[in-house]
Amino acid sequence: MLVKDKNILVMGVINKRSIAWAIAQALHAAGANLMFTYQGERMEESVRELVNDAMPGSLLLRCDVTNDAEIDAVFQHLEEKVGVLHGIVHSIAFAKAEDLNGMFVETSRDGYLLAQNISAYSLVAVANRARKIMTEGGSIMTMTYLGGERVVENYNVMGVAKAALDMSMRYLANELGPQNIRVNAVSAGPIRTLAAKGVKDFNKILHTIEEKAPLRRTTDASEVADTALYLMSNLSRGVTGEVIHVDSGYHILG
Ligand SMILES: CCCCCCc1ccc(Oc2ccc(Oc3cccc(O)n3)cc2)c(O)c1
Repeated sequence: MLVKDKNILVMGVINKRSIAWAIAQALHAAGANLMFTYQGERMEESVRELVNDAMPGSLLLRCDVTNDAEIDAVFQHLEEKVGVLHGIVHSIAFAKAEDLNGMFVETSRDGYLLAQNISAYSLVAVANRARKIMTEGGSIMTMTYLGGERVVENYNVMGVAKAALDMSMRYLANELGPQNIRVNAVSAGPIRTLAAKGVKDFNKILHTIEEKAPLRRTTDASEVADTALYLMSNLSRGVTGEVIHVDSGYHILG
């Protein structure tokens, strides 16, 4: 039981295809005590159904990560309910559909800022509250993608947001390390999620990966979940400020 009795907050479950859901299932099987946040009313029913069925009794809290008061409320609630937090899985990102295809140069100011706000700043905002109740040390992980390290056609404004997320992760790792809080990222190969539907020509890159990736196959959410379990467990106690690629090795290709 790699994470037995660890209190871990999972942010970003939308449906059974969510990467956050695959991670939650792995953490639950390994003994974690899970709490969940969901974005807003629209998601509440589907997330509640999923969670209550597989992990009855788990705490479910609403959190729009662009709203500081809602983030404050989540962590006040957690402090009252569990007192101490041992881990956070951050699997939240958004960019406007029109900014996920076509010309990056035409990105609007508000589209650029929205992607940064939700996909990158939210990690900083969450870490700032979490550090106050991670009194026994802890592990924070976020989800990133290759398009934040180099140009991936159509990923556009989300790539710029992921670059900011990756660097934010490193600065957070540096500042929270003395408190024994580790901060890392998992860079997953493309996975068919609801979010992936928003990226133009998503299917094209899947074929390229099957032909070119060292393992000659695409990434499964369960592989990402196992790496998340490693990051949430003591096995990764010496690892912080790291991006772990779970992408069949695709990122090593020029
Ligand atoms: C051309 C790149 C193909 C591989 C993209 C892999 C990937 C798939 C999904 C990812 O997550 C999101 C999350 C939100 C997002 O914004 C969206 C999603 C759906 C609709 C919409 O209006 N925005 C776009 C991608 C992500 O960061 C990376």
